[in-house]
Amino acid sequence: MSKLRVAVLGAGGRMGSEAVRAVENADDMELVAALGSGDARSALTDAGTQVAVDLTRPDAVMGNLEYCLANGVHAVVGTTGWTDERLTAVRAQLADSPGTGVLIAPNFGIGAVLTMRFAQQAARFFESVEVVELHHPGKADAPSGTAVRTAQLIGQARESAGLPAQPDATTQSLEGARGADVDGVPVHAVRLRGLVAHQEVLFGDEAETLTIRHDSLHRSSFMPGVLLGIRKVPANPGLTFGLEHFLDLD
Ligand SMILES: NC(=O)C1=CN([C@@H]2O[C@H](COP(=O)(O)OP(=O)(O)OC[C@H]3O[C@@H](n4cnc5c(N)ncnc54)[C@H](O)[C@@H]3O)[C@@H](O)[C@H]2O)C=CC1
Ligand SMILES: O=C(O)C1=N[C@H](C(=O)O)C[C@H](O)C1
Repeated sequence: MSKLRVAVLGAGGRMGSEAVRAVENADDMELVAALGSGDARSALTDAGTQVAVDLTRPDAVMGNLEYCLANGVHAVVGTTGWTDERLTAVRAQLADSPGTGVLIAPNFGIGAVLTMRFAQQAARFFESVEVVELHHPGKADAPSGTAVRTAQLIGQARESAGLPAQPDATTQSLEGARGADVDGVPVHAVRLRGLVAHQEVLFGDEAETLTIRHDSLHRSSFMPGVLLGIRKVPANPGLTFGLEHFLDLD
């Protein structure tokens, strides 16, 4: 069987270098290109790339995706910075490139995907909820894409259940003290040397609390998800948002 021809964008970065190693070690894949910030995107097509993995930066990912979709290259995207406007733009580009697949995964960690799912399930049972994400201090964006997605899923579940805004008597505070408001859910971002990627979802109700915590202790934790995405995306044209869609969770 012929091997999947895979390229990594952001290959010199923290995640990209780990992805290069994972693809090189996968029996069913061949690493055909490894691009850094100064490299021409034409290297992707020159190398006959079938699937490009984007692990760059929020300010670079849209241009990379545009190039991939214009050339029928499937994409697996871990880069953060996804707004509704950006997703709409990707869908519009995909409409002109039928047959091409894009997976955007806020988090490739299986435990992180399960954390989001469990939080979504728990949301309707608790009056209060807060999300705390904790990362290494080299991270460019705050809050994390995973925390934003988690809060959105919780917000949707609360709304579907008809829950009111959560109780909070704060009338006076320093700016930022109550975190960022994502769909009614406070999200707090910690940056600490020594950490990789961690998240806690705190739920509270009368006389009980529930904490769901996930820890990525090394970036190798993301690689089974990256490889799964590479294998699945060619057979899934259009936009898939979230690795859970490739995990048969239901
Ligand atoms: N979805 C997931 O599971 C995960 C996602 N991430 C996200 O992945 C992204 C990268 O994270 P890190 O590796 O920690 O960042 P990093 O800063 O270590 O690496 C980014 C790399 O991309 C390169 N780059 C910038 N523009 C480029 C371009 N146009 N073409 C090719 N390369 C380019 C930079 O030179 C750098 O080497 C971030 O958005 C981060 O939040 C990180 C970990 C897990
Ligand atoms: O930058 C990181 O490190 C991570 N970024 C992703 C995010 O913003 O959610 C995924 C994971 O948290 C690691």
